[in-house]
Amino acid sequence: MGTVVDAPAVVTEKEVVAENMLGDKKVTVVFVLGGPGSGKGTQCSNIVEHFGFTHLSAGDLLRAEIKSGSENGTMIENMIKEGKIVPSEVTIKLLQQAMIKNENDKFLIDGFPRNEENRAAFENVTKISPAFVLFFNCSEEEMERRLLGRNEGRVDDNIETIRKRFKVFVESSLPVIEYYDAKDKVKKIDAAKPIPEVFEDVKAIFAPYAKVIV
Ligand SMILES: Nc1ncnc2c1ncn2[C@@H]1O[C@H](COP(=O)(O)OP(=O)(O)OP(=O)(O)O)[C@@H](O)[C@H]1O
Ligand SMILES: Nc1ccn([C@@H]2O[C@H](COP(=O)(O)O)[C@@H](O)[C@H]2O)c(=O)n1
Repeated sequence: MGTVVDAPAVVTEKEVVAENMLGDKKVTVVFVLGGPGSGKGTQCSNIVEHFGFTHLSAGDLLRAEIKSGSENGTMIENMIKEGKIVPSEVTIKLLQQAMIKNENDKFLIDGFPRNEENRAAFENVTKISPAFVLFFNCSEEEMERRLLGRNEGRVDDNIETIRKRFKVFVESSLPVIEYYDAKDKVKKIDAAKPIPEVFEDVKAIFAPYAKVIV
């Protein structure tokens, strides 16, 4: 891939200004991307605690949809077991509903957009573009080790599905990161380091948001 800027690449004051509308609310959206097991969810929890964002994980929303007994549940479950990307209309509807329901105006959207279809459809439907994209970079070897040790009972944390998820990440998700990189919107983090060290780099990027929390 191209020349993604390494952390700590701080967010400028201009980037902090929310320019997207969601109904009558101005919102700031940060996409959080990275391979499966790169530590997106772990660091999103830290960002929520320190910088007042709301964390919306596309994967969690899809898993909740399965549990709710929705008509799409079986289709979503089969896609997740195969490591495939669920059609954008389903995921975008869940993300939109979650953002509208929430009073916050700052959202971390974790694990989305996962492919070009996700990206283009989200932009077309919501007219929202991200302030920036936080990209957790980690080797497959390390991500595999983490996923096999996660122990949360996920149907996709088995070696067969993990390998499929890695393939989808390289073939479909990395091009999305390259798309935003070409727009200078990617903040790349070395996610192979221990959790507290990764968060030090994340903090440097989010520092300007500390000033705008009221
Ligand atoms: N920097 C780190 N070093 C070691 N282990 C980590 C690190 N970050 C996260 N982990 C652990 O790795 C596992 C995967 O982390 P996490 O769920 O945050 O990844 P993710 O990118 O959100 O994964 P997925 O895309 O599959 O949901 C968890 O068990 C977590 O505790
Ligand atoms: N935009 C997305 C995000 C996720 N999925 C499906 O969910 C699985 C798990 O996602 P995590 O982010 O929790 O790892 C993923 O492998 C996909 O099957 C999706 O379809 N679209």
